[in-house]
Amino acid sequence: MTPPVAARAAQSAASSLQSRLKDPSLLRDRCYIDGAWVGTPEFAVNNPANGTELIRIPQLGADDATSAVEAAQRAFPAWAKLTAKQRSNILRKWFDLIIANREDLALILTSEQGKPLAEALGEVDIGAAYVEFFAEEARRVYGETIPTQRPDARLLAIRQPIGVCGAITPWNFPNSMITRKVSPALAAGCTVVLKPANETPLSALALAVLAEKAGVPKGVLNIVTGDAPPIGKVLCEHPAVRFVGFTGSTNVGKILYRQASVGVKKLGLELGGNAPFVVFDDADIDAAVEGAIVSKYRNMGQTCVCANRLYAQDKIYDQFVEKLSKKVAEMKIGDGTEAGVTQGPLINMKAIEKVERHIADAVKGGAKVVTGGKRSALGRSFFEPTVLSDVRPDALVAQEETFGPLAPVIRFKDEADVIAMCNASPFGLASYFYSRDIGRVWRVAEALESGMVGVNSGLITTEVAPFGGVKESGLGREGSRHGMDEYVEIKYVMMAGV
Ligand SMILES: NC(=O)C1=CN([C@@H]2O[C@H](COP(=O)(O)OP(=O)(O)OC[C@H]3O[C@@H](n4cnc5c(N)ncnc54)[C@H](OP(=O)(O)O)[C@@H]3O)[C@@H](O)[C@H]2O)C=CC1
Ligand SMILES: O=C(O)CCCC(=O)O
Repeated sequence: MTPPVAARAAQSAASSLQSRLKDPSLLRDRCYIDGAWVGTPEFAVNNPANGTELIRIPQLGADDATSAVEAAQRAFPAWAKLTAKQRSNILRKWFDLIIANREDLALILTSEQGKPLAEALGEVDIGAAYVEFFAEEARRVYGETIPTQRPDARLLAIRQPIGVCGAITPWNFPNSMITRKVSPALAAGCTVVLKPANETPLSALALAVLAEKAGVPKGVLNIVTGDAPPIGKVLCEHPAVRFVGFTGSTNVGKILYRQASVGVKKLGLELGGNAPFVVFDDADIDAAVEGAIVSKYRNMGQTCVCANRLYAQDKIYDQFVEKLSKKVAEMKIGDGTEAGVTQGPLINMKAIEKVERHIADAVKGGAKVVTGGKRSALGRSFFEPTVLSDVRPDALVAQEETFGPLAPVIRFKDEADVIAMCNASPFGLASYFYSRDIGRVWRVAEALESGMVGVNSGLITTEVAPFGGVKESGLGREGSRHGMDEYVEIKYVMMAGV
């Protein structure tokens, strides 16, 4: 039996969240290594909506990360040896348990991250969908036979689990970023050591409770919270780890890339974006406004694929800005657990400062604040959802990922002009555009330098499609059948003497 939440100073806050859960055992204050709940609660996890301490979690370091890797290494042979169907069944049970506990998981998520409860439920659902999808894919890790070039030999290629995998996940999607990495790994027969973001470890630990209940054997999934740089170094440099999957900032991605080069490790990197969102003058403007809202303001703009810079063509520029800002001005800001709230707090004050810096720079260059533009009267890290018009194409906000509820609208003349602006970025994660001209749709979709393109849609994330970027936005793909590729190695076998 795993230990309950320890008695300590933060107990009242912990019990207040616990008392609102149907299954209080989902709230954990220990790490999960080798099938045991370990560590001493130290580091505070706070609710960004009100600053209260939710719980404390262990602050582990390199030694514990090494123990977790060793546990994963020990668990690997038996897990890899299970049949695909056996692994698939366990993943399916994990999926069922996530769905059965979706309301608790969403409440934990909103409490530690801030997003509105409806969005948290949506994230739990897509998080579960990754598990369901890879439970199915587990049974389709097919190899191939290859027409031989020697009469006495037969050639084939098999796909085998790569081994122990490291996973480092961010705070903006504390549930789905975990399942998007862990479920293909487990489906392929790999074992995992996961380091969730320190701001939002509770969703990860709750998922581990359910994985344990689903029958994931000890050592197959390990969760280490604590000091990111030493833990990351172990995951990148320990010889037993063969793949590291990371979602987060480009800066940290580059550190991991360098570290992983020591042992020539395979790396999956899902890094920052700077998504353009283009509205052509033949577009359905109301649909474009809806798309801009969902793309820009979902998770308060803290989504790596969210629209970062909006381009509207001359003829419809004023109409688009007016309709967009009207909707944005109606948004309700508040604690994500309150009914009707669509904008929660940003993750921390550093995030607020970045939004303010981008607004100040744009305004200095001649931009106008159409709506929002300042901290909310609610205080803390609440910020008014903002629309800026007359933004210059070279403003800071068009160059850097804002990661906040700020839509800068830039004017453009024609297709060539806007494609050049969209592609003038070292990033290439997602792009969006609205047009009803079928020729233009093909031309622009093909010309945009990004891993994903949303045409007439501001929401493109789904478990069945490949998610990932080009240029400095990363390496590899997550989700879809391609998401399994990261976790398998192809082994070529020649059978001679036939
Ligand atoms: N692609 C995306 O989805 C995301 C992009 N970002 C971008 O990054 C900006 C900064 O956000 P921030 O939270 O600082 O993102 P980070 O990249 O710092 O954090 C993401 C994850 O990496 C961990 N981490 C941090 N430093 C290291 C390291 N040296 N070695 C290994 N792991 C490490 C963090 O742990 P810990 O929490 O313990 O520090 C967290 O788990 C955002 O404003 C946004 O632009 C951020 C998050 C997600
Ligand atoms: O930021 C991410 O990596 C996940 C995107 C999820 C979404 O599009 O809602």
